[in-house]
Amino acid sequence: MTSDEQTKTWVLEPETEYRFELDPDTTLAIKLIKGQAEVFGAELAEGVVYLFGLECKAAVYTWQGCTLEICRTHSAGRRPSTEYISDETPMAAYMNMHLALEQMRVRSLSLAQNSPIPIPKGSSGAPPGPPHVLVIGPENAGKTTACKIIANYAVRAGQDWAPMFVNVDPGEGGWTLPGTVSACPITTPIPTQTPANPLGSTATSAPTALASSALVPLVYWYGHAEVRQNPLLLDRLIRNLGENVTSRHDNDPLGKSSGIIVDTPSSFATGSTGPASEKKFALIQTCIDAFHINVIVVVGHEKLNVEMQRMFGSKLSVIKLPKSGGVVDLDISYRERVHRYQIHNYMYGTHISPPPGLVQQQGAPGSTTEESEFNTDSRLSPLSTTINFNDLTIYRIGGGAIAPSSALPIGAQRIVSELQPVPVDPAQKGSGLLNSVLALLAPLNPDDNERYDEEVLDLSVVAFFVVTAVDVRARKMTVLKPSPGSIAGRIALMGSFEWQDQ
Ligand SMILES: Nc1ncnc2c1ncn2[C@@H]1O[C@H](COP(=O)(O)OP(=O)(O)OP(=O)(O)O)[C@@H](O)[C@H]1O
Repeated sequence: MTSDEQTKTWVLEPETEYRFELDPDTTLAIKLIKGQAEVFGAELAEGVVYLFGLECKAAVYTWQGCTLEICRTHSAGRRPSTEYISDETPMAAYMNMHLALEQMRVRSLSLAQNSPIPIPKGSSGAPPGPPHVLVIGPENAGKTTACKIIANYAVRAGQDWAPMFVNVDPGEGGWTLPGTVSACPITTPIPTQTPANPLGSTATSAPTALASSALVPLVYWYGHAEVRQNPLLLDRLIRNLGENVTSRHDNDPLGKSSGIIVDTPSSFATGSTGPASEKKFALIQTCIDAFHINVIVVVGHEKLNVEMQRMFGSKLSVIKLPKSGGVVDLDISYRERVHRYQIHNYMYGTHISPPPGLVQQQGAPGSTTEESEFNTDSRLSPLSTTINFNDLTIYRIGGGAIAPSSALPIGAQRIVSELQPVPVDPAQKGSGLLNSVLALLAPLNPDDNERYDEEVLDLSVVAFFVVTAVDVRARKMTVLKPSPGSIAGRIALMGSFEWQDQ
């Protein structure tokens, strides 16, 4: 493939940002030559090359001004990706919010350590306790970006904070795959390099060499990208996450004071996606209860802000954040491509080829070794194994594609409950297993007395795999998985995601 390459130096004034939107097959390499710069709150180190790819859309912001060297390669024939500098950003508002949350953390930790500090002037309106922040807003408002920025600023504060980042947007992918809801304490800034890794890489998919520095998120498998596909199940999984996060914080005063940041899908705020009652904002209420939310942040939606003030303003803080003009409207086909990147990335790791010009430059006399400068290489080799049908117990939740209760005719009863685990027989025609993405669950409770019917709903995920072949005659199937552990005797959950290795 022929490629075109351009290197350019950009000088950014203080409080401006360089925005870029990459097309497919385009790689961007950014090196900070001078000054200070950050990508969604994660600081860039001077002289290090950062690579961006897989249609990444992001911005390099500078508080004090900086000089960037930017090299872009794209396949010949493609139009160049978008790039421009903007001096209109909402970063000052984000910083103010970070400072308010920081005060809550400091106050909460000092109370936990029995050394109350005088409450600074002007902070008397802040709710008590550590910040438990719920970020809501319409589609493409920049919610995930806002969560990343406030999490990264907390980590950078130098207080050893480890805010719990919770992703309840099953369309997003979090640390593993789309279709999940997950939580993970953040101890180092979350990088932004490709949408395949929106929140950084994890130990679940990382090779052993990387596992120590990689994140270990707690993951539940919802199995669908859309909230409306099974809001009751999502409600239950959010409550499970909440219980886990709370009990994890019980013995960790520093983690507890660091607080919680919950990123939500747009449908929580705009659609009526609630369980059974179908009440508007039902899943927002679920999050408030599950994570003991004391701050709601509404990104870029005046009316929603007013509604939240009216509904919750007497019990908790509702803060409005402006939407950044840089946020890109992501359409359905982009979102579907990103889902494929994420599953591919989970299996094969991330590799973005550095632009050839940069490699030569990095190898120049006086520079450090070229590969160590490129921070995006974590290639994995997944294994393809054949297992017997009997080796695995497979369920789907709610059985088949289900319509929400509200879509049923008045008075009609759902035959299979939305929360009922339905066994999937791989030998049955139309099982849908071929190319299906499955979640391997943690083992059932070894104590028979502790077992219950819907236990599989409450088990977290230990790994994912994809069924690549089904041989009904031989009663065998072939699966592709990123780690060598055996899956025999285990329970797996199916969802509606399919993936083919291309
Ligand atoms: N200042 C910016 N400059 C360039 N791109 C940006 C900027 N802020 C956000 N983006 C990009 O815009 C896209 C949408 O942002 P983001 O994912 O934060 O929105 P969201 O509200 O969480 O989306 P969703 O509709 O999926 O809930 C992302 O690709 C993000 O990286």
